[in-house]
Amino acid sequence: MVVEFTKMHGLGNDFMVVDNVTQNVFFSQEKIKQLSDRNFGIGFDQLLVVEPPYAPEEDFHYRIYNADGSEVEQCGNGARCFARFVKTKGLTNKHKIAVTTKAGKMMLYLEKDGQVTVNMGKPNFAPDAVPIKAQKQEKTYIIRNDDSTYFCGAVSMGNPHCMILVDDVDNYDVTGVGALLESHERFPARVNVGFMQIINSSTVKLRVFERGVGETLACGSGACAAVAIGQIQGKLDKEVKVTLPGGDLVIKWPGPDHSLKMTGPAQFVYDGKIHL
Ligand SMILES: N[C@@H](CCC[C@H](N)C(=O)O)C(=O)O
Repeated sequence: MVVEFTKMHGLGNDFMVVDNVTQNVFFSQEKIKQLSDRNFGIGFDQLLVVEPPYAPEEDFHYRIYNADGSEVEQCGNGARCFARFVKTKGLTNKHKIAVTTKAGKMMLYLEKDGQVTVNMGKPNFAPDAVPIKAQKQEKTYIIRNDDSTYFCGAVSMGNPHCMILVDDVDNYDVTGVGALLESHERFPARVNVGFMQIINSSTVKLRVFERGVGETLACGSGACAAVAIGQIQGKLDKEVKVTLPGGDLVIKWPGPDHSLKMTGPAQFVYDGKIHL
């Protein structure tokens, strides 16, 4: 069968986007792995599949798959690309779009300047929600591995995140430590591992080793997690610029009991067709 898809990216975090409102495509885990391959496939960090809504008050449902074929709950950069995709492809004429993912409901806003704002909901710090099973000292968890000890914050943004504060993120071993913690036994659902350098209370630099992918150029939910954790630890303001290797996001969180909002770009790369 011939499948139409669109290649998009949010700050270099790249996606294969498939409209399953007008098409009916099933992707096996093996097929996703093969398509995500940058040499033998299309190449992407995540596959996003647009589906009809599950309830009348929603506009769409969308599924998110990592490059390793695992289906996940949340993708911040993906949500922005999703919003531009459904509007540009004429699947909706709304500027405020209600979607559900495996993580629940989300509201997306197409801004006049082309940026997209995502209401990511409330960060959930409960250990069972992340999930994390580790000893805690005030607001920091302690993860031991052989001779190394890591201190991290942890939060669910719908998907699991842990965050390590570092002095020099450009020269940190993100791949080594990221791979180790992503699959560490203390994180039963695996975890996205963020490395945050605080420049000042309204600016941070962040690199993320994503669950099921490896280091990406940007992770939207990771940027939200960084700000939520930094703020709960009393280190960050209510509005923060997060600089990732692929560019900047603005994250606003008024504090606990409030939803967190992320604003950033979403770009089209090309439309394609593939025989599956
Ligand atoms: N790139 C994403 C996150 C995608 C999912 C993540 N790898 C997971 O397994 O939870 C983002 O922009 O949030």
